[in-house]
Amino acid sequence: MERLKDKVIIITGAAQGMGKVHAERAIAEGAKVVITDINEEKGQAVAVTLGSDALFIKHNVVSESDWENVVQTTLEYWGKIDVLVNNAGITYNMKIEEITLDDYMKIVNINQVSVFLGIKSVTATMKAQNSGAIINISSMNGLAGGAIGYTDTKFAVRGMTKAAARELSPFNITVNSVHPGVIHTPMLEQPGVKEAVDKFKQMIPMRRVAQAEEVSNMIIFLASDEARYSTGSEFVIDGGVTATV
Ligand SMILES: NC(=O)C1=CN([C@@H]2O[C@H](COP(=O)(O)OP(=O)(O)OC[C@H]3O[C@@H](n4cnc5c(N)ncnc54)[C@H](O)[C@@H]3O)[C@@H](O)[C@H]2O)C=CC1
Ligand SMILES: CC(=O)C(C)=O
Repeated sequence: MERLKDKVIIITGAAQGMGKVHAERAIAEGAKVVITDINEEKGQAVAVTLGSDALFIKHNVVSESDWENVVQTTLEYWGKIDVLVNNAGITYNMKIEEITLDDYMKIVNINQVSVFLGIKSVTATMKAQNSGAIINISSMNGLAGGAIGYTDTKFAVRGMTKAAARELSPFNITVNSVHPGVIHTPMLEQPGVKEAVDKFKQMIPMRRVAQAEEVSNMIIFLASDEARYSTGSEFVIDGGVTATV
């Protein structure tokens, strides 16, 4: 199937984890993919594996000038931007009394301000095209409380999605949020996070962690024309977690 034939897709944080798998799936569906990440070595290696339909651009998602470079380079290379997946993110599992303001501002910048910058950076291009899809990766923690800091940013992504969807709908640009539950990626292998996830697993109604491919299925749908009338909506892939609270 070529559900994304000739679409140009930017995916942030695609050097590993879910972003990498979304890039693989998008190419299999006929897309041209711009992989961005702060980790140049891993990002380049992924692009090499994916071949000529992939382009890697080094990108710190909190930098406005890096965003300008991503948009400019994508337009020079492939002439348009059909889809932006705001996927890059970090997590912590710290208590309120231990998280510092620096920690807090770091997660706000990487998980939340980056999504604002991403939306802002592609808007002029998508408006001129009179088409586009922006997919913002939130979390089940954008629907129900988890760790301080992380939860805050993922609720913000959900709110920002709705505001942008309202403003951009007249230009045929959709903006949606995706809310994964516990997904097997390197993010969850960090000390502190791993232990919390191990404890949490038994509370998942489906009694298992998901694979990244299960989230990619949703990304492919939202990136495709099949989803053209969905905007400002929340797409949940969490094995039933938020259905139980
Ligand atoms: N793994 C999980 O269970 C869940 C993850 N999510 C969200 O899904 C998204 C992807 O997560 P995973 O694939 O699990 O994470 P991951 O840690 O495996 O990959 C994240 C990627 O983002 C990149 N990144 C980090 N800071 C960056 C920056 N400043 N600029 C550019 N790139 C940067 C990293 O280098 C890495 O390649 C994140 O937004 C995360 O919050 C949401 C729900 C569940
Ligand atoms: C990292 C994350 O969003 C989880 C496990 O919900």
